[in-house]
Amino acid sequence: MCDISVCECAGTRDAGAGAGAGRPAVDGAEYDFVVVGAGSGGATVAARLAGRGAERGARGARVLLLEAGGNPPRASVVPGLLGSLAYSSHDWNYHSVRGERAGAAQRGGRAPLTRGKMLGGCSSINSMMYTRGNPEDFNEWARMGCENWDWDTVYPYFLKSEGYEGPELSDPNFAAYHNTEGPMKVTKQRFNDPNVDLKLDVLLQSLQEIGINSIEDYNGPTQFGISRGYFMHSAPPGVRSSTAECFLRGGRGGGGAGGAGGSLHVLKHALATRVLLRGAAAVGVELTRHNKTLHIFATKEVILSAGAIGTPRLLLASGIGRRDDLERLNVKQIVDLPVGYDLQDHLIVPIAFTGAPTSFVDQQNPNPKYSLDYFPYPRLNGFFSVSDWSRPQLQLSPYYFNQSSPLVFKALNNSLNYVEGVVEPIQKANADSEIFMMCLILLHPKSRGRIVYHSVDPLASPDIYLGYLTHDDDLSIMREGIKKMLRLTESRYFSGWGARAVRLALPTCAGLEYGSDEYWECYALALARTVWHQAGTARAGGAGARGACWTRRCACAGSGACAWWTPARCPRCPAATRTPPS
Ligand SMILES: Cc1cc2nc3c(=O)[nH]c(=O)nc-3n(C[C@H](O)[C@H](O)[C@H](O)COP(=O)(O)OP(=O)(O)OC[C@H]3O[C@@H](n4cnc5c(N)ncnc54)[C@H](O)[C@@H]3O)c2cc1C
Repeated sequence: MCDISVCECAGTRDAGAGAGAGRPAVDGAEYDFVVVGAGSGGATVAARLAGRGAERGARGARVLLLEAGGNPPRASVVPGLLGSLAYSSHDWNYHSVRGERAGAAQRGGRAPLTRGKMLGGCSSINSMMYTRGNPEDFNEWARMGCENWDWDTVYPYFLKSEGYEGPELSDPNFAAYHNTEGPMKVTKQRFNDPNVDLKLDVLLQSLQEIGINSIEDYNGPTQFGISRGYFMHSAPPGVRSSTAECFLRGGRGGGGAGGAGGSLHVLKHALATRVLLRGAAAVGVELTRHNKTLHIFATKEVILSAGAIGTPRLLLASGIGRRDDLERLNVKQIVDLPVGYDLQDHLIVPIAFTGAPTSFVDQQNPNPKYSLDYFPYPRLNGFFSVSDWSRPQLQLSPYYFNQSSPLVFKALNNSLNYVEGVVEPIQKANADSEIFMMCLILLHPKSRGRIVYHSVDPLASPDIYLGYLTHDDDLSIMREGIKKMLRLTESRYFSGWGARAVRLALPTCAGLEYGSDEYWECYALALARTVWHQAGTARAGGAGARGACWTRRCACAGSGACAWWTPARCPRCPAATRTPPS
């Protein structure tokens, strides 16, 4: 295995070095496919097209993969260093606009929107949670006109990518839903500390008492229920399974034989500036690299996978968008499509429980031995509904913090960017009591946001309106979810502990009766913030589908530009994290 800081391993060379098919990415170079963005979607599709992991004898294509960033640093691959690259030069450092209806408890009145800028994209910086989503989400996409996106068609691809590691595989019921051979390593979180395991077991039992069942596998026969979380990293020694690691490094790409004749050139520090159109057909990409402008051509397809913020900008810069938006950018309209609209995201609302100073299970107050090999916070993950809908409406991610844990500040201040009125009361409660923090994530938001671009410069920040909880149904689901969590205080362990929700200092809710429905709605509005799953801004749908940007196969209506499934194309949020479907 080559050194972590070097990505010019066999099969994954920088095109500038003239590797692979011997066609350096000089001005005017031609490939079968040009892929923009080496993130979750782009790195995967580029490696697959080039024939990595293909059946023996399959023919690979000549592929150029363009990436604005460079190699992921070492901190990216160590699971326990999660969060250390946010706000660095490996982050695009976007923010939402100030003063939206939701998010008053964000420091500075706006949410930082971290996006990875390196090989692997966000998969090199994300939280590594692995959830596939609900089969009905994908069947709904197919009904919306996205041909071949029904569950029966996509499920084999989830398996193809997965390389599960863990003792659960000895259970044939578990093994039936997992693959061990794929390049993306997935494992369940484990701690060597029996006290932490005990706390998580106690929590599972308490949730069972309020109707959320313990299940073995939420990526298995049912999503409803809760278990220990799955993460996209290998078993110890833990290495993050970013798409850079899985699909690019060392030419892995699925462990298959590799298609004959294929080549993958990876051009780092290459900033795509627009799609080259002939008429309305996409024929290539303009990019800048080391202050030089290059034009690279694709004989088959141009694939845009520059993320939910980067992809719409490239389309707009190329004349694909609404007239008003293009006029603002001084770009001539070529194709009229709703680009940058329909922004959807998963938002999170945490509610922390504290209790009597002496822990209800263990009075020794152990300091868990957090390992760099795993996702660093002890946590569970699961799904439930507050109505009789057949799909889960909320994801529940409970975190356990032992007494006086330094991770409370790290999570609430550094990672979630909350104001003092949120961080301080929870820290204070944690000074002499452990904390269970129940994080609720809205899975199928009806609220929509929008991105407004003021410049075609890929490095300029657009105005990002998240639009969280602007639809009343979203707010009701959150309120009912919080109320369900409050019922934990009636469960055997929590009541014995004298548990209560930590009361926060929320100026926007000051006049409301604490504990009323209005209060919890206000609470949800104040605390709502992103879990970084922006999607839908260049979304797919059948030809003519309302608001759809892409036609059913993948061609951008009338333009011939093509997008792999990336969250930008997602027609409706699935109950999934984002990297596995990408
Ligand atoms: C902090 C964080 C935590 C998350 N947690 C999870 C999680 O636990 N599990 C999960 O599954 N998902 C998680 N996600 C979401 C998931 O990682 C992203 O939704 C997914 O990676 C998006 O895939 P993508 O291919 O569309 O875009 P990205 O992965 O963002 O890739 C886009 C790539 O395009 C490049 N690019 C952009 N513009 C240009 C340009 N003009 N020229 C050249 N290159 C360009 C970018 O640098 C980037 O490398 C998280 C995301 C973040 C940020």
